[in-house]
Amino acid sequence: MTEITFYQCFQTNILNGTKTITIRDASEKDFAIGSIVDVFTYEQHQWFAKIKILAITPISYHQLNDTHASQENMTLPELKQVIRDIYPNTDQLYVIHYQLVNEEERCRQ
Ligand SMILES: CC(=O)Nc1ccn([C@H]2C[C@H](O)[C@@H](CO)O2)c(=O)n1
Repeated sequence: MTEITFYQCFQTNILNGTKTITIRDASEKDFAIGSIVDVFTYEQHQWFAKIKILAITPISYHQLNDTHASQENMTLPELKQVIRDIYPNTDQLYVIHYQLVNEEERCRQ
């Protein structure tokens, strides 16, 4: 997997570094650790960043906590609502930890 999409409303937080995880279902759990992935908006498929995949850890919906919320730059109730809106029937989820790749780091690849 070499690309990932995010809803446009999260673009600013990804680019300013306040959102450092994303929580996805099994269909998006197979990124290689250490790989650099192109990031597009979900709505327009517009490229806006590269991220490096740092870790992917399984988690159930009920294990989501304040640390995850803070890493998403949300409150826990907001995060749980977002997850339920996107994945209404899924309990098994995956936390994808990533870091934004800057120009310099890209040139070293
Ligand atoms: C297609 C699809 O599912 N796209 C997604 C899924 C999740 N996100 C965001 C929403 C939250 O901030 C976290 C947790 O899932 O990731 C997204 O932007 N796009």
